[in-house]
Amino acid sequence: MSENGKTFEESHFHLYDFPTVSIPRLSHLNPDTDRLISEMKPVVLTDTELVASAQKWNLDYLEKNIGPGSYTVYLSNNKKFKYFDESKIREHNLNFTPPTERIEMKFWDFAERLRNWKDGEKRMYLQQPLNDTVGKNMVDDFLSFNWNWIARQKKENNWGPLTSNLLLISTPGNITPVHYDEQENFFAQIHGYKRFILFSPDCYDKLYPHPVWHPHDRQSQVDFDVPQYDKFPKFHDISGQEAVLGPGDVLYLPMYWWHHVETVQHGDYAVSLNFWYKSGPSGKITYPLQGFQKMAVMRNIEKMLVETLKDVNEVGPLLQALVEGRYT
Ligand SMILES: CC1(C)c2ccccc2-c2ccc(C[C@@H](CC(=O)O)C(=O)C(=O)O)cc21
Ligand SMILES: [Zn+2]
Repeated sequence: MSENGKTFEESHFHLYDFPTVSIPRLSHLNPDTDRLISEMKPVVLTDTELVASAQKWNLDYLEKNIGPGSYTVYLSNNKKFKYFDESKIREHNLNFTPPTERIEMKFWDFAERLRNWKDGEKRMYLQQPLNDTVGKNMVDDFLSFNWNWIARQKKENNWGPLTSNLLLISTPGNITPVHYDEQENFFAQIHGYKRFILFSPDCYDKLYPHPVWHPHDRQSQVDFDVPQYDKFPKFHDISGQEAVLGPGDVLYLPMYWWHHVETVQHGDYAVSLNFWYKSGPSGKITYPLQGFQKMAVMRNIEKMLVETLKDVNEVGPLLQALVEGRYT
């Protein structure tokens, strides 16, 4: 299978029960592109040249130029890298078993393990904010990013500051299970291929997120490989949008949009760099509220209840008492 002459095998994608449509792939010069971004709708931009200077960021180049520091690497015994917030484990002293292991490694060590990695071995996910410890060549590459274009996007959409550029290096077949983030994201694909499946914030009731106080806050409870329809009946009605990103592609991933990400199996390792922006002031609120705003409202209610009740186990019963027989 090829798209624009690129090589990946659709037959290698994980098959799921729900339907999807394609995310539009547009030139950054197409007026529809800026309209979709202004409407907080996902779009793949094929020619921004946003990180063109990073096209050479393969393992050898990174090993030579990234710097002597330690890098955060997650290890998983299966394909999934479900994010968890370590601070919430302590805060609510939950007996929570982390699904992945986090270790610090030198880059040469990670690169060596990745070169020798074989299917069946522990999968690895290097995830590290780019910082000023990188070598001079990478500083030059970074300065050569298309900052004009992205600065215009930030300005025109009234976003807040760039909070981080996360460098991501994943082994083939890695899955980042469906979750949402509270920041705007331009996701730049540098090496290898990644399949994104996106769901709008309106799918909140179909994806059954963990409670806000849970270490898996912002992640769905639904395992796409074994969806428990008895526990999560509305998941049956879900539909999404998907795209495969290859080198040079940039996905606009709007804040609060759910996303499942897989590094294409049996292919090459993947190198990506995301650009996370805080949202700007909300400006004039119009009604009815949009899906993402209702997600923020629900988050605030859960946080307030934990603050007020102190015991997280009291939040569910109180919400049930509030709703059952009165709003249902
Ligand atoms: C799974 C992993 C390594 C992780 C572990 C522990 C804490 C944080 C994270 C984290 C954060 C972002 C990504 C990149 C991307 C998903 C993808 O590309 O796989 C994504 O979700 C986004 O750009 O918003 C991946 C990860
Ligand atoms: Zn994310």
